[in-house]
Amino acid sequence: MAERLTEAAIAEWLAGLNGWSAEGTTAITKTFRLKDHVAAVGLVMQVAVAAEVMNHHPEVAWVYNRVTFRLSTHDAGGVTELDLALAKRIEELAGGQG
Ligand SMILES: C[C@H](O)[C@H](O)[C@H]1CNC2=NC(N)=NC(=O)C2=N1
Repeated sequence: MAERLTEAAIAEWLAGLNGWSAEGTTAITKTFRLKDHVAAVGLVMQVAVAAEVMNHHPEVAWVYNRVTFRLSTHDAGGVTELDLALAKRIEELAGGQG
C-alpha cells in the first residue's frame, strides 16, 4: 500500500508540476480554467477514465469552465505517490489548458 509522503517530499514532487498546491500532507489541488464549459466537461470525463484505469480517483469540483481536482489517498489518509501520478496524468490530459 502506498505510504503517506512528508511535506518535504510533496513539495519536491510539486516543484515538477505546474500550479498544484499542497494542503499540508492531506491533499494536493489544482483549479483549471478551461476555454468554455464543454472543454471543462471533456477534461473531467478524460480524467474519470484515467482514474478508473489507475484505480485512483480524484475529488472534482466543477463550475462552468473551472474544474478543481483534489487528490488524496483515502486508504492512506493523505498524499501518496498515487496522487502525484494522477496529478501528472491530469496535466498530460489538460495539455497546457488552464
Ligand atoms: C477498492 C478500491 O480499490 C479502493 O477504494 C481505491 C479506489 N480509488 C481510490 N482513490 C483514492 N483517491 N484513494 C484511494 O484510497 C482509493 N482506493
